[in-house]
Amino acid sequence: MTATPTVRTYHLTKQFDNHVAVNHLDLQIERGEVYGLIGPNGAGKTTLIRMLAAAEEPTAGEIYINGARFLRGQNNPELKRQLGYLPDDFPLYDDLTVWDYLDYFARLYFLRDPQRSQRLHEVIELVELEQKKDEAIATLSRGMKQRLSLARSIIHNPTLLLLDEPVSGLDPLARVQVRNIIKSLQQQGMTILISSHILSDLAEICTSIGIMELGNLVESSRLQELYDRTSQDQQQILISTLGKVEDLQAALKRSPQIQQVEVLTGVPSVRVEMTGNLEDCANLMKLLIDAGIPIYNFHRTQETLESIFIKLGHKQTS
Ligand SMILES: Nc1ncnc2c1ncn2[C@@H]1O[C@H](COP(=O)(O)OP(=O)(O)OP(=O)(O)O)[C@@H](O)[C@H]1O
Repeated sequence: MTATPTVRTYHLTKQFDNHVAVNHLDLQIERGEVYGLIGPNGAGKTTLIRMLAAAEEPTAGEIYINGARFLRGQNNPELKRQLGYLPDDFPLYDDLTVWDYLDYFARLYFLRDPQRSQRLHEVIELVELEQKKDEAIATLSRGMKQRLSLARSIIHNPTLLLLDEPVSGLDPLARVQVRNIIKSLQQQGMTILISSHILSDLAEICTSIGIMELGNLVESSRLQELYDRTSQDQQQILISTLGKVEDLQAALKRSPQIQQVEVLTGVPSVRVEMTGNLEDCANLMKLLIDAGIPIYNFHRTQETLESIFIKLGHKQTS
């Protein structure tokens, strides 16, 4: 028996006046996944996330969270209890301390002491704000504020966490911190949907990727499957030699599958683009060794998520 997906939507649709923002969307997110949602501005990502978070009423279609259906026009308190939602513009109350802010939200979820204090300590530790817990929110950096917002959205230990552009506007170090928190939450068993325009971040943390265009979900795959699909007949290899790079280049010319050779500066290395599968990679390595090239590095590199999307014919996302 297969496990019930954490998220399942059928023909989910949102229309604003004459504009269809989300169009008959069938989405499935399995338990424990980190699902990255990407797409150009206006593709409908925020509208989709808001519907999943019960912040926006669908025009048509159905949403199931852990197998239970969202009932239209009703409060759905049990379902909402399972959701954590971080919108891209949630207000923080500058005068409150970190602790009081989180305590306020924990009370809204009816958490009682001693569990409430214990949970506050847990999330404050997770988002690395122990040193700031008695400081006013106004004194926090942007990255700290975002970590605090993240803590607020998981205070009730939801099974599904919805993150709308959680790293936008953060510097690289702050983004790493948010990524690490997301990884920890996944390890704890949380299912996470995250929208972002920063594909390199998504490539680091996501297990699956969905692409939206004009309200439609045009792609929804496991990340590894995307990598495999796009690299089936196209390989990129980094090769370094102890000898002369010219000899390496000459040997590479003997393979008709080589499409492009880029000589890298510094150490004698080249980046090779070739057609073929993994067997062809192995054959190329043999060809070079038989030609007497002293290779000390032969590394097949993974494509970036960005280049995969371009290959798949989707528009650049930012
Ligand atoms: N409340 C609203 N009223 C009318 N139109 C809306 C409303 N909310 C969103 N839209 C429209 O729906 C479409 C989808 O918007 P949405 O914010 O969901 O896209 P997005 O993919 O999240 O974009 P971005 O990457 O810029 O955040 C857009 O054309 C937008 O103008």
